[in-house]
Amino acid sequence: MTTIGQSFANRYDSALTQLCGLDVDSGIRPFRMTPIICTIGPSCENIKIIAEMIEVGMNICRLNMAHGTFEYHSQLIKNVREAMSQTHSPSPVAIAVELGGQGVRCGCFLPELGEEVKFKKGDVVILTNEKELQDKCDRSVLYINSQYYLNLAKIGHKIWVGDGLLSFVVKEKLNHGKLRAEVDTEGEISNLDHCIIPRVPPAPTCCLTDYDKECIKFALAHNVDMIFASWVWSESIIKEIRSMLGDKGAKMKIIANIENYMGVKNFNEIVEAADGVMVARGDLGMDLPPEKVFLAQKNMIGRANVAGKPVICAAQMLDSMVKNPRPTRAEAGDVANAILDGADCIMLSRETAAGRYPVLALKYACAIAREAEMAVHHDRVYRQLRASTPLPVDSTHCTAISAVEASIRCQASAIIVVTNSGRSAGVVARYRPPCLIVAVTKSQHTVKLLHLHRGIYPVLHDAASCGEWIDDIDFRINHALIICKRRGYVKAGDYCILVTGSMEGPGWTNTVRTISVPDQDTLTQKYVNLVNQTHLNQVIDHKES
Ligand SMILES: Nc1ncnc2c1ncn2[C@@H]1O[C@H](COP(=O)(O)OP(=O)(O)OP(=O)(O)O)[C@@H](O)[C@H]1O
Ligand SMILES: CC(=O)C(=O)O
Repeated sequence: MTTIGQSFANRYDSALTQLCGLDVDSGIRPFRMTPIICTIGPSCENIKIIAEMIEVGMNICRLNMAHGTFEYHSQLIKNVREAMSQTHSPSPVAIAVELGGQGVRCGCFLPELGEEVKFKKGDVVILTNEKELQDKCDRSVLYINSQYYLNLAKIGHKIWVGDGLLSFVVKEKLNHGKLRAEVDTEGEISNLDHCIIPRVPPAPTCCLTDYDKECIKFALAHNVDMIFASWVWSESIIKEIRSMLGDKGAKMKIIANIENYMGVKNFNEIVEAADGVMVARGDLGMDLPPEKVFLAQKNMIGRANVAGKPVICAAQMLDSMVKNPRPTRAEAGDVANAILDGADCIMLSRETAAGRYPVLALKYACAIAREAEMAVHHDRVYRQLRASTPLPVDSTHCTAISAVEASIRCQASAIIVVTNSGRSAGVVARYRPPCLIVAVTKSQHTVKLLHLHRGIYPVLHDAASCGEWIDDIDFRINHALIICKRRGYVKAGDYCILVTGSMEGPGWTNTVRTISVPDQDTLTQKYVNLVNQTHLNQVIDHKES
């Protein structure tokens, strides 16, 4: 008989014995715990493809403001919202705006050269900040958008370009701040590729650029859910963003993209200030040598887990799928290992934005995630995370720990959390229970924010309140149970853990109950007149992986 998941291996506490027990014949569960972020760009910009991606399982759409105009991104947001209204997912996808940040980029090539140009070892190129050459780069002249950076470059310095596939060596400092450089590692340069001199931050201080400020205004005007802040190497920029967001954007989450050595070094202060972090391996892999990137990845994921903040692993996850319909074994292993390391979310960049197979890349990311998360030894991870939490914990933590402990003891199929702000569900997720956390909320915004956390299935229940507060809680739990039962996430007779408050209002989450899932009729009967059955059926029928 096929075993679902790696429950056999996960009976063993020793890491080695667990590994020896992993089973390639294991079956998969009907749900996925790892949210997937997809960058939206030319390859997936139309409503039909976005809707397909929502059906397949995209949780967060990322708009990278370093590429495309405000008009283009405005249209993308419209398309995402239209696609969302065409699907009937109980978990509407979130939209994240990524600020361009202070990263140094090259210009664009003359149209006749195409968007990617090959350079050979020994090719000589003049690096310049002359604005008029911004869109007129060629094989001999490359525009670099920062004179500060060109001034800092010393003879003999290496400058890495793109994701670090090509490097120049600086040979001579010329008049007017230009550099004569020679290609050292041959490869391709694409329009707007990043340029990095290892260990040299792109600016004297880590702060918002004028363009970033315009992007924040854009994010506010379009009421998006989160900001991904590029090139964060100090907490000060997070504070700057928060102050710009003000009251209007107080609920927007700010994710700090760690893309350089200084960001890794200042990680503790950054993770404290931000709502989450991104291990942005693309640029990080130029500031650090490639053989050090896995150390930074594991270190930052571990520290984010201890801090209880969501962490995204990004860049080159399924890179070969930009051109091919199947990932390499190494890439599939890389996605799985990021999940085993403890990443909350996996992000696809070029694969979905500019690749040939955006939907297929997403399907592979979902499939790999589902296998990998079953191989996580949740019990051990939970014990380690619990031990790392300083005592005494507050009431929400105490309740979350009790719920996770209970879910492990009774092998529950789900922990159902009734939440308004999402905080209590986020705290349960930080202790990594082995089962799904079903977060039921009235707030569409909360649903979207909860997509940042591993293990949470956020369910929107925006039906009118039903009488007394306590009945209303029961109504919402029932709604979540109906959806989970119909989707096969729980079945009659399974244990579920319920996490609620004893009073209405934030900060009151303090109650853990264990229930055995009743059969469907007793569930629906009481509230049958309160829900729009057509809508409920559409929601239930919505399939996602
Ligand atoms: N809105 C867009 N319009 C055009 N191309 C895009 C867009 N978004 C992404 N791309 C393409 O997809 C590639 C990968 O996207 P990604 O978001 O990783 O950007 P990047 O510039 O490579 O790096 P970073 O993630 O550090 O900003 C980009 O280099 C670009 O070619
Ligand atoms: C995602 C990103 O910005 C990077 O990997 O560099």
